[in-house]
Amino acid sequence: MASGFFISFEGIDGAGKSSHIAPLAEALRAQGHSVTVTREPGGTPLAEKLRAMLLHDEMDALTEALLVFAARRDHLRCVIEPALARGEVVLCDRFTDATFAYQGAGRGFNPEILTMLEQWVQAQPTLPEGHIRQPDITLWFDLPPQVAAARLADARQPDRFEALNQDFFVRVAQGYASRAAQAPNRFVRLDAAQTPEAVWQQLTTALAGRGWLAGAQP
Ligand SMILES: Nc1ncnc2c1ncn2[C@@H]1O[C@H](COP(=O)(O)OP(=O)(O)OP(=O)(O)O)[C@@H](O)[C@H]1O
Ligand SMILES: Cc1cn([C@H]2C[C@H](O)[C@@H](COP(=O)(O)O)O2)c(=O)[nH]c1=O
Repeated sequence: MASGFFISFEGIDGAGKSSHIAPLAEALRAQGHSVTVTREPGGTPLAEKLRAMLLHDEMDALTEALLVFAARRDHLRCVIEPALARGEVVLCDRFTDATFAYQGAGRGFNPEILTMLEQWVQAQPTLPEGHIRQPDITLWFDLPPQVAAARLADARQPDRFEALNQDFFVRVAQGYASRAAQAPNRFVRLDAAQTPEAVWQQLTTALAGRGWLAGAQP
């Protein structure tokens, strides 16, 4: 069976993830790859409904965690695993690191329960025993929360998360840092405070260093 490549994009709200996904998809396609671009929570009709609830309806942290993992299960089953089986590159705007950062570090929800849900939801029979589906690379857009807040200030009507205060995003940023420390080979830290061109340069250099995207232009 063909084996594709799974890249996730992570960071606090406003860090610049979405701005780089379409250009990366274009650069990969120009180099002959088939690319699936998707997002979490979301990516399937069911998961998009769960996303709308998560972003707009009041709920506690356990309910948030159950919703994002339910959405993830459907997304993995219907979109991510089939695309990887076809040999495609999957670019996913957020994945499980966001759950550890937002529900775990941000909301203070028990990380052991998140780890248990991660093991259940990301189990995949085609993987070697003891392995679960994880991104091959996680591009972590690391940005101080006050810079992100300034970028988002006039951007749009905030959702439930974007409306939270800076202390919440300080904890979320720390949550990403500790996930990155636990998986240093998977995480690539990008200094997202630089200009968009400089962030793109960091991103393409990191991917080129792993055998992807030789000579991509911004
Ligand atoms: N390097 C950068 N420097 C300055 N502004 C930037 C940079 N990258 C993105 N922006 C701007 O910051 C805002 C947020 O960017 P973007 O939507 O890409 O972030 P995001 O991480 O996807 O946010 P969210 O998770 O909330 O969707 C946009 O207005 C974008 O144009
Ligand atoms: C995957 C995931 C996401 N969230 C939060 C993080 C963001 O505030 C929103 C998603 O919107 P965006 O367009 O990607 O910014 O959902 C979360 O709390 N937990 C998760 O697992």
